[in-house]
Amino acid sequence: MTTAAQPFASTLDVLARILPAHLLKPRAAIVCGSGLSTLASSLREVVEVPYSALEGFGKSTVAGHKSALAFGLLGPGTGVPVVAMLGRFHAYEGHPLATVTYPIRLFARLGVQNIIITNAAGALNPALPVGTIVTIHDHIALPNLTGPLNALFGPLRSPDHPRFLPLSDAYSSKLRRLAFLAAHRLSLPDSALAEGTYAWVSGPSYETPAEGRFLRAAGADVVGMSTVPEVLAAREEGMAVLVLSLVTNAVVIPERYRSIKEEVKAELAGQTVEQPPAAVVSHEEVLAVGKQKAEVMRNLVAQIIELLD
Ligand SMILES: O=P(O)(O)O[C@@H]1C[C@H](O)[C@@H](CO)O1
Ligand code: HPA
Repeated sequence: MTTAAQPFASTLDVLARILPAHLLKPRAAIVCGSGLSTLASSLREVVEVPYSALEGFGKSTVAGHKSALAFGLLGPGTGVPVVAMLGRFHAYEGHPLATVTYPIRLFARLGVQNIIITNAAGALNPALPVGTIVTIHDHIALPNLTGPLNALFGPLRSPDHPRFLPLSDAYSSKLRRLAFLAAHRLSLPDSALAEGTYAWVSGPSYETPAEGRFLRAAGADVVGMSTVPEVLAAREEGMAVLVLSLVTNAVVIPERYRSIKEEVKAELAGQTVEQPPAAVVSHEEVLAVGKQKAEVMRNLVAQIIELLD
C-alpha cells in the first residue's frame, strides 16, 4: 500500500551533491523496460547513480534491469537534460507499490514534466507482430479494479494531489503525436509504430491461453506486468505520459483446444495423431527481442525528446 511519508528530501539532497547543476533539472524522464536499458546509451556527460545510494529506492532483481539512474544530455547542440531509470521495480518482485512508484514521484520533484515509459509486452492482437512498437492510448488494469494493487491506495498525499484521479486522458495525445512525427522523421516503416491498449497483469506467471483470450475480448492489444502503477503515479504528480510497448512475443490464443479425448480415441483406433508443439514464452525470448530492437527504440525515444518544446 502507498504510504504518505517518503524520503524525498534525503534523496534530492544526495542527488544535489552528486550531480552538476545542468543535469539536476531533467526536462524528461525515461523508464527502461526489460532488455531496454541501453535506451540511455546515447546520453552524453552521463552520471550514473546506483539505486543503493538513494534512500527510498529498491533493487531491480529481474534480468535485463540495472539498478541505477542515468542523468545526461540527449540530442544535438547543448542537448536536453534527461534522467533514465535503467531498471524498474515490479510488484511481483515483492516491492511495495510505494517503492515501484517512488522514482516517478521523485522525478516530479526534480521538475520533470514529460515521462516516456517503455516496456516489453506480449501481443494479444494478431495484427501486432513481434518487434512492433505500440504507442499506448489506454489501459485495462485488472489489479486496479479490485483493490490493493492500485498504486494510489492510501492517505491523500497532499491537498494538491487529487483524491479521485481521472484516467480518461492518462496517455498524452500531444506526446503520442510526437511519437508518430518522430517515427516519420526517422523514416520508420508505417508498420513499425502502432497504437493500442495495454493490459496490466500482476505477473510473474505469463497468461494462460484462456486469460489471453479474456484480455483480448476485453479490448486489450498487448499485455505486460509493469507500467500502470508508474502511469498512475506520474499522472497524480501532473506529468504528461507516453508509453511505448515493444512487442516481444505473441500471446498464443488457440481458436480451439487440442482435445486429448479425441486424440486418445484416435490412438485407440490405430491412427497416429501429430500435434504441433505448443509455443512457450520465456523471459530470455523477451530480452532477445529487446536487444534486437534496442537501437530503433533508442532512436525513437531520442527523436521524441528532441521534438519536445
Ligand atoms: O519491465 P517490463 O514490463 O518491460 O518487463 C516485462 C514484464 C515482465 O517483467 C517481464 C516478462 O518477461 O518482461
Ligand atoms: N505477458 C505478460 N508480460 C509480458 C509478456 C507476456 O506475454 N511479454 C513480455 N512481458
